[in-house]
Amino acid sequence: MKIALLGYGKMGKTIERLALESGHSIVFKSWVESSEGNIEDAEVAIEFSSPEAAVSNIKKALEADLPIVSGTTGWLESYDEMVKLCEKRNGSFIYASNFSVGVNLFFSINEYAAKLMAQWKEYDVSVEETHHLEKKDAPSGTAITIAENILKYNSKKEWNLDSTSDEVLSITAKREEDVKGTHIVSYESNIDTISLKHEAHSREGFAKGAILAAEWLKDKKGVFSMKDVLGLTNAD
Ligand SMILES: NC(=O)C1=CN([C@@H]2O[C@H](COP(=O)(O)OP(=O)(O)OC[C@H]3O[C@@H](n4cnc5c(N)ncnc54)[C@H](O)[C@@H]3O)[C@@H](O)[C@H]2O)C=CC1
Ligand SMILES: O=C(O)C1=N[C@H](C(=O)O)C[C@H](O)C1
Repeated sequence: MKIALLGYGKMGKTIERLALESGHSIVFKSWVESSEGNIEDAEVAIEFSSPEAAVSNIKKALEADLPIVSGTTGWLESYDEMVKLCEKRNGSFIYASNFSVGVNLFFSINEYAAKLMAQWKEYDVSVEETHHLEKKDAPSGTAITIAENILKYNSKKEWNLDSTSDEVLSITAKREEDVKGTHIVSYESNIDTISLKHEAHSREGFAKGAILAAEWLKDKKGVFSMKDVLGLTNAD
C-alpha cells in the first residue's frame, strides 16, 4: 500500500516505522513546515496532525480522491462537514478518537458497563484521562468517546471538564511527562468503587490500528468507524 502521511510527528513517525516493517511504502509526508514526495502517488492517506490542521488535511485527501484515515483529535465540530464532503465526492473516510484495538474493546466494555450500571443509582460515574505534557486538546478525544457512550444510558445529560454537578458527567484531564494515554471510568458509591482502566504502554497500538484501518478502507467507499473495521457491535 502506498501511503501519504499527513502530519509527521510522534504518530506519523511511529506509523512510518510500522508501515515499512509490514511492506508498505510512504510516498508522501507533510508536516507544519514542509513536505516530501508526491501525494498523487498515494493509494491512501493517514493523518495525525493538530486540531487546527485536521480539516484542511482531510479536505486535501478527499479532493485528491484518496481514502483518508484521520486520528487527529480536537476538531470534531467540523466532523459533519467532512462526512458531507466525503459523500459528495464518493470518497472513503474513517475518523476514530483512538485506533488501538485494546481501546476499541474498552469502548465496548464501557458501553456494556454503562448499560448495566444505569439501574444502580447509588453509583456515580466519572471519567479520568492522563496524557503527556505536549498534548494540545483536553479532554482527550478518547475520553469524549467514552463519556458520550456512557451518556447514551446514564441519566446525566452532558459531560464537562471537572464538573461538580450531579447532573453532569465529570471528566478529569491530567498532564504528566511521557504518559502515552491512560483512561479510567469509575463508578463510585459510599460502599465501594468499580473502576475500568485502559493504559497504553506505547504508541504502537494506535499506529497499528491506523494501518489496519487504512488497509481495510483502501478499496471501500463511504464513511466508517473502527467498529466496522474490527467487526465490533454495540452493547446490546
Ligand atoms: N486516534 C488515535 O488513535 C490517536 C490520536 N492522536 C492524535 O493525533 C494527533 C497528533 O498526535 P502526535 O503525532 O502525538 O502529535 P505531534 O505534535 O507529535 O505531531 C503533529 C504533526 O502534525 C504536524 N502539523 C501540525 N500542524 C500542522 C499544519 N498546520 N499543517 C501540517 N502539519 C501540521 C506537525 O508538524 C507534526 O508533524 C493529536 O491530535 C493526537 O491527539 C494521537 C495518538 C493516537
Ligand atoms: O494525544 C495523544 O497522545 C493521544 N490522543 C488521543 C486522544 O485524544 O484520545 C488518543 C490517545 O489517547 C493518545
